[in-house]
Amino acid sequence: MTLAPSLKLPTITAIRAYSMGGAAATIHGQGGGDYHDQGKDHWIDDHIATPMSKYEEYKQSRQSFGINVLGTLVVEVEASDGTTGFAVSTAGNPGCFIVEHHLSRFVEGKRVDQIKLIHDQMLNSTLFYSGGGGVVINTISCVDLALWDLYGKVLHLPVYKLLGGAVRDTIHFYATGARPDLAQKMGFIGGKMPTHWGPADDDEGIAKDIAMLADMRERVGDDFWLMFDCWMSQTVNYATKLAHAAAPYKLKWIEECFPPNQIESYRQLKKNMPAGMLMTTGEHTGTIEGFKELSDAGVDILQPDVGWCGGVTSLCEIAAIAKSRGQLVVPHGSSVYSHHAVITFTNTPFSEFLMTSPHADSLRPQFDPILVGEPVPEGGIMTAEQLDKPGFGVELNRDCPLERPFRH
Ligand SMILES: C[C@H](O)[C@H](O)[C@@H](O)[C@@H](O)C(=O)O
Ligand SMILES: [Mg+2]
Repeated sequence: MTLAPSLKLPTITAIRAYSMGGAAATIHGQGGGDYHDQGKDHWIDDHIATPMSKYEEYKQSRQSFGINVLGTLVVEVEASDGTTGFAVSTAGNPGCFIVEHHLSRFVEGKRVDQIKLIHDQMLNSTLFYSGGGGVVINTISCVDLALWDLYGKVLHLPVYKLLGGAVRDTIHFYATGARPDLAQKMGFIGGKMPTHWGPADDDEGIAKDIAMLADMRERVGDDFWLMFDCWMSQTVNYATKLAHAAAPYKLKWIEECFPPNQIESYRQLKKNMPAGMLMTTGEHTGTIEGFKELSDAGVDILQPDVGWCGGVTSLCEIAAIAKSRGQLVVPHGSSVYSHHAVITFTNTPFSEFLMTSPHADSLRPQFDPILVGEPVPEGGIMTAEQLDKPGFGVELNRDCPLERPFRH
């Protein structure tokens, strides 16, 4: 049976890569796809514990050691019928180079529906230098997201309908930020706080983060979820002690205690930690093989970032790994790019909203200002209806200081 003429799909005629912020830019602190690239006096850069915290000079600010060095990558793809799609992620100028001088050959000339073929060619052709994660996978993810956006805009359908449709009418959110008490008032189901101390501070550090947890528990009462985000900063011994000290304050989960490849540390912490407390991680893991290893280690909630794990195409595969073991997949905050996926997953009962307002006291869209029409949860909830626009339902803010450093 041949396709009806109306279903003769266009081909991709061009792919372009832009950057904003990052070390190579003249304008910084704009936010955008690299949401750590914020201005001064922002909770997201205030003495948060990291693997660099053992160095006094890098303890106060993550920007001081370069968390925002890459900047935003914007990938734009254009079809032969004139439709364009785009997406953003964290990869900046390095990502622009990879798109323009390497990945473009797998994209231009293909039909807009050949997303999985392009995805496989991008993953396999970069294996010799990707190391299975980091800026290369972030870049591949951004191309994959742009392709799904284009496909939806060509068919005039939201991405979640291309993925098989919603399994629930709403998405409930927890909030990540310095003020879970304010998040509670905004209607969120929980608040995830960054830890501020680590192994270099030993028991004194544990006492300080537990004091923060105890104060917040006092403010929010017993039923509101409270979680720690440890951003790869700990050792098994420190994480074990912190988890047990946090149990009396009903810490719901302890997140990303170790670097992504320390699978054995996650396996050991799972054995050591208090029964009932959840162990979560995944935002810095870039391959489905890596997520299978974390799943094997007993991680309760896998937390891929759809802009850093291979895009929607990989996120769906990761969700299946978790589902096969009765585990949850709750993507790291990535705005519309994860909303459209999670509303189609039966093992994603809630999702993350990352507060990018400087004092975590107002609802600023996560990738502000680069996405026009980026929705935020209302009362801690987002409806499928809010997603009912073609593609991911957002447009590129061309007033942002975008640069195109390379051309193929
Ligand atoms: C708040 C955390 O330190 C990170 O900045 C955040 O991006 C990530 O870990 C998260 O889970 O939201
Ligand atoms: Mg995290």
